[in-house]
Amino acid sequence: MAKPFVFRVKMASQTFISSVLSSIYSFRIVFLAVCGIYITYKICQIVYGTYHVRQRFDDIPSLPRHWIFGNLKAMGEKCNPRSGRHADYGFEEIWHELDRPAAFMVDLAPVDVRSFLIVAEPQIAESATQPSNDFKYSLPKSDAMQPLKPLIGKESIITAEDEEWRNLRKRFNRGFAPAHLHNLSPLIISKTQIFVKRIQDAANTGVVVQLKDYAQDLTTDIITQLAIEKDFESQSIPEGQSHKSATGILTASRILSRLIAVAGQGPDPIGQLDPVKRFQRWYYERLFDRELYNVLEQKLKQEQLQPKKRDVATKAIVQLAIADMDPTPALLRNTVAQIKSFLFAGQDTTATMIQWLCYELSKANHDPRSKDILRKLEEEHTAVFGAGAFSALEVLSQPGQAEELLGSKIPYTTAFIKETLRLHPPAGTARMIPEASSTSPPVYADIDGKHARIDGLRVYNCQWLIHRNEKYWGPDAHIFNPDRWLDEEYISNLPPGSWRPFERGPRNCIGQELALLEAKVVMAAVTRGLRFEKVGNTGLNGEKEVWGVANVTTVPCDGMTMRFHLRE
Ligand code: HEM
Repeated sequence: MAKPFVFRVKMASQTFISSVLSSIYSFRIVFLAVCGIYITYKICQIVYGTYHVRQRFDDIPSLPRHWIFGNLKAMGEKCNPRSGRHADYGFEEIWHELDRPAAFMVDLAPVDVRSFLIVAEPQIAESATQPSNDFKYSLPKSDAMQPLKPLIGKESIITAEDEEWRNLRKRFNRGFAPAHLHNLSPLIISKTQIFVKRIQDAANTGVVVQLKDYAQDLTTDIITQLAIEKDFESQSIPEGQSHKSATGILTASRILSRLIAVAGQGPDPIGQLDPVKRFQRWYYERLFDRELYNVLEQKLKQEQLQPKKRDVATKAIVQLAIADMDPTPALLRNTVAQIKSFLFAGQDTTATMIQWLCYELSKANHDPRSKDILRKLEEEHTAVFGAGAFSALEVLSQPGQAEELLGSKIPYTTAFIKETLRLHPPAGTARMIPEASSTSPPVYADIDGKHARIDGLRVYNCQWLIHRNEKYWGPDAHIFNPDRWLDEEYISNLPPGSWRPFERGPRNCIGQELALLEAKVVMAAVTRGLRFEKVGNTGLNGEKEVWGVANVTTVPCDGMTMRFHLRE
């Protein structure tokens, strides 16, 4: 009896195994077929897209395009992210080779069938960023911003479109208005005092530092205090401790920015697939979000317990934006995305500006023209803030003084800041022109006398080229000259949008008043008491001058290595 039973079991298991194997086999066939269809579809899409790009855009200047590889070779040579310089330098070379057109195209097909229009003239840049009949709030942002999402949140004001963006902007505008920022200026001044103290200490020891570290700590402290009234003490906490420990929020923010594929550096498919990097991105994004969520929740609870404690004038930006709203989890999540966006958009950019301000001051050590500029700054500061080399912050701390003195009493300093942002713009914008369809008409631009069709392209307003375009700024466009800003006739002859470090139109920088306020306070604090000495990449004795590299925004290549000196 036992034998036939064993035999039956054997037969049954053999039948079972063979049916499993045959299902796996048929699944494999189906899977391979689906993959084959998908790959064929993708190849057809790329071939069609490449053909389409090659047929179109003939009216737009570009380097000679290879029939298969378009401008990929030239881009690889001039704008390779691994070349250690920002793509803007490559665009400048191409622009000169093409005899400085108003705009030119870089054809990246077949790697990317959406090619770029690189804009060198303000008129075309304006048409991308000002509202029009077809685009109520200007052209949509480019898809090149997508990799930034873990850093800025999925619902960020930076990437939101249409009414969703409009509502966010309306809610946050109030907190960034100049009058509100001036009420919060004591915070900026007290944080700048710490920044100056750190530089003084470094001057006393003679140590060489990366100014980037000090500037980033300062801007982090300012933006977190102003946005959520939370002091992360970035300038005081030593590396490796508290918020700067391995699991600290400041570390999470720094690591996340490093991990994010850089919009301006092109696609990084290997990095995208790397499981370790993916896990790190996931981990630090959670950590960052959770910390900010907790802080926000705490702040709202305090507010509910003591609603009348402070008047609106001194409220943090975020508290002002969600006052009178029901603090639902969805609102909190959305608000965390905006805080992340302010940290991302306001920290590196402003820190980079501070580094270039100090760099331009440092040139007074060897360049007679810069020495003269420094003398004018000193005279202005002595007239406005009194005689002491470090008197400015004390004067600005007096009630009402910051608004009055920084508003209109330091025109030369304001010109110095504007000139710094003209020659060293830290950030820009890339937009996308939808392909013409039944709902979206074709878009044209006037490029050097030709009415060229440009829909389907990404548009990059290249501030580097627009700000140095001799056609508008004159033959000395490459020279640092703050005096140009005080020449009213010269300025009134510039076409609208010639200076656009904060971009323009409805989607311009919400934090520009804050950035300019920070710049003025820093200039007032450091100009007379400190001397900056560039170490390495000085541009002297055959050395290359410090240049910009892409690191989400454009940052100085060496973190602005400097030594500081106390001035007599
Ligand atoms: C020197 C400093 C700064 C520069 C050069 C700068 C530059 C820019 C530029 C060029 C844009 C347009 C980006 C685009 O269209 O994709 C922008 C947008 C933005 N910036 Fe700034 N920024 C600076 C400081 C700040 C600060 C301090 C904050 C706030 C804390 C901030 C917050 C934002 C936000 C939220 C947007 C998106 C605005 C919107 O789409 O409505 N920025 N910034």
